[in-house]
Amino acid sequence: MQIKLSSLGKRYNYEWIFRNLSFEFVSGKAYAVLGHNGSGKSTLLSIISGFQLPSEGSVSYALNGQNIPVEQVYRHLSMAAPYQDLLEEFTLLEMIQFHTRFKPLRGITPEQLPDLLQLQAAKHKLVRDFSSGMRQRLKLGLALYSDTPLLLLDEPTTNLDQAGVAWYLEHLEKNRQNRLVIIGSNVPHEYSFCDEQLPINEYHYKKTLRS
Ligand SMILES: Nc1ncnc2c1ncn2[C@@H]1O[C@H](COP(=O)(O)OP(=O)(O)OP(=O)(O)O)[C@@H](O)[C@H]1O
Repeated sequence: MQIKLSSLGKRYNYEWIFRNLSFEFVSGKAYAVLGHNGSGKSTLLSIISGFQLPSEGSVSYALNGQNIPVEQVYRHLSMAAPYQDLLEEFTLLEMIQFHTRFKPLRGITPEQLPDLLQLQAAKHKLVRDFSSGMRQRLKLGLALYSDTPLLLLDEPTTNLDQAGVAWYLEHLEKNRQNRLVIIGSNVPHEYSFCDEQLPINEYHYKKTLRS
């Protein structure tokens, strides 16, 4: 998967969040989108996922040399983010089975995932009764173990304790080969292994110069 941002800009009402952002992401590498709270990391990830449209500029996608229209990008990505909802009325196993109807897993069966999440004791527990750390492991596990070429992780260690952070780093390492990984973060332990950094703040300055 290759993603090219060309003179990308996003504004909400009259406020430019970032502007004139050109960057290229390539498969096999991990990238950290960095910036303080409210700097636009989630907004950029959301635009890359095709969920939001940019206000100016464009995003183009290619997979194995073929262009992919933005409306089709959701088929090729998995994402974990704090604002993402889970299906509260499902048990863990039901949630995994439902997810895998749309996104198959990478070399494991749905029944094996609870063990990898270290949530084997919660297989039949309703998701609504999960702790915040359990919810985060579930979101991350579904994203990491989905068979997709693009992995988008926004604040991946939110709500995780020290063991959870170690779990995230181990399972990301196991699942990043031949994928494009983009992480929105301002916490070094969740992005320090990344190959490249994209500091979104730099694109605020250009906004100020132009406005
Ligand atoms: N739907 C929206 N309407 C108006 N403004 C928005 C909307 N979504 C985000 N914003 C604004 O865009 C800016 C960037 O928000 P965003 O959530 O992308 O930042 P972030 O870098 O991910 O922050 P954090 O680290 O706190 O998660 C903020 O000023 C926010 O208030």
